[in-house]
Amino acid sequence: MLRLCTHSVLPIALAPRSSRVSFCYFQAQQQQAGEDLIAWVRQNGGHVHPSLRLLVHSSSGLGLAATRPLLSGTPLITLPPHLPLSLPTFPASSQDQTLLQLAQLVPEDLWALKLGLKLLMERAQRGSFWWPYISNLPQRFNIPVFFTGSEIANLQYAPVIHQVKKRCRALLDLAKEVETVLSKLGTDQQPFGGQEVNASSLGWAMAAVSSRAFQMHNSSGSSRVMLPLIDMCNHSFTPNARIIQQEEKGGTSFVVVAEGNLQAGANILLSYGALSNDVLLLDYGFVESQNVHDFVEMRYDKIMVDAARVAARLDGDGYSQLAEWKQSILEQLNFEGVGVSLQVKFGGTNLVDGRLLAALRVLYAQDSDSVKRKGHFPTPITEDEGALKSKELTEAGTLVLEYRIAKKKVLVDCMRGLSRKLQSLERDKF
Ligand SMILES: C[S@@+](CC[C@H](N)C(=O)[O-])C[C@H]1O[C@@H](n2cnc3c(N)ncnc32)[C@H](O)[C@@H]1O
Repeated sequence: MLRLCTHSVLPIALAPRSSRVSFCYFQAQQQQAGEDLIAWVRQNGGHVHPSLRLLVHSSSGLGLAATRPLLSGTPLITLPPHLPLSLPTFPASSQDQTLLQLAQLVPEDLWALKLGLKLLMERAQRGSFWWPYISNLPQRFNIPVFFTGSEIANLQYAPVIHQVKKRCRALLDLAKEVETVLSKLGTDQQPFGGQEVNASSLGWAMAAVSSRAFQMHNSSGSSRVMLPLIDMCNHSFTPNARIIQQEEKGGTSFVVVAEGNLQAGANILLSYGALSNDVLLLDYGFVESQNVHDFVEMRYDKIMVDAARVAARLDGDGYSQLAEWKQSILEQLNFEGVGVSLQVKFGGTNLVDGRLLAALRVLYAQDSDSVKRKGHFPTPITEDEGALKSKELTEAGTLVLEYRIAKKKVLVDCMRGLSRKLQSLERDKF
């Protein structure tokens, strides 16, 4: 698989935040850079509560924390309308014009790159107003487009592997198109100061935006903006703060407000949304081990049916010797015959696809233990959990294992739920 080497991004920047290799050095360096960012927000008319500090966490990078107890409703950060970074609506210069022309080339799969191009443009400008913000962004992102071919294959989940490969291809294609456009422009029209923009720098910009941008809705529609400092808040499905948008004369301002009383030392956590682990992995580069919004999509087939039957501990007359009435019901459910639709979903709020549940009630059959061992995934959870303890793992390798363990846990939980449902339906028959 193609590898988008992040190091070639460097020439486009002055001194972006270091990678997280040497944690202590990084911590000290970041403390200072974080203070500079807070000072920049205050100098430019924003508010940062005096009890907020930027801290470095080993697992989630930089984050904001309260140094003293804070009451619910306390405004923690306020950004006036000129601090957020967004794509210009109207071109103010010939560089802006090129930027908007390039943004039109960005395909849907790479949505984050529209704003990413603006970020790259500011990153290439030495005197950029946003430099204190941009210099605090990570130099590299642990998202799958930067994984090696084997790391991508090790995700073991076909829909996400497909999406990663699609994004990689789209990035490479876009890089060529951008290069062609830039090669035809005069110096005064160059948005990136004449620097080379390749798949790697585009990948960096895409990751920076997909993992940090906020979706803003106002009277002129919806668009994405980058919110300096606010985007240092990490994610939780049980957040203790939220972002409020306020419309004012000069545009939209953003306020982060404490939701509930905060204790001293509390991390300030926002919810990034009800996101599956696929989105968290692809756009943010992390996964939640207990994610109620996660699901697994599978192709309905004999292995899967066996899996569900084993989980439900049901006996029956076997998939291979299907009675005529069963065949007919499976056709009505579109699992057999003309117009089949074989995709079924496990997880999410319904836990088990209703169509599948109906099919299994009809089918419950023969002996096999294939699911517990493997199902659609080539390795069992226990093996993945063992591999996760290895000291040799890279950052990407760790994320790959966390991802597939979480996916398999969704399946196990669903199989248990399915078992309970099927058994209670069987009991209700009598
Ligand atoms: C909006 S930024 C938050 C600030 C970020 N931690 C930093 O160092 O700049 C989002 C990124 O933070 C990290 N992150 C946020 N919440 C996390 C969580 N609950 N677990 C692990 N990583 C998390 C991920 O790398 C994600 O892409």
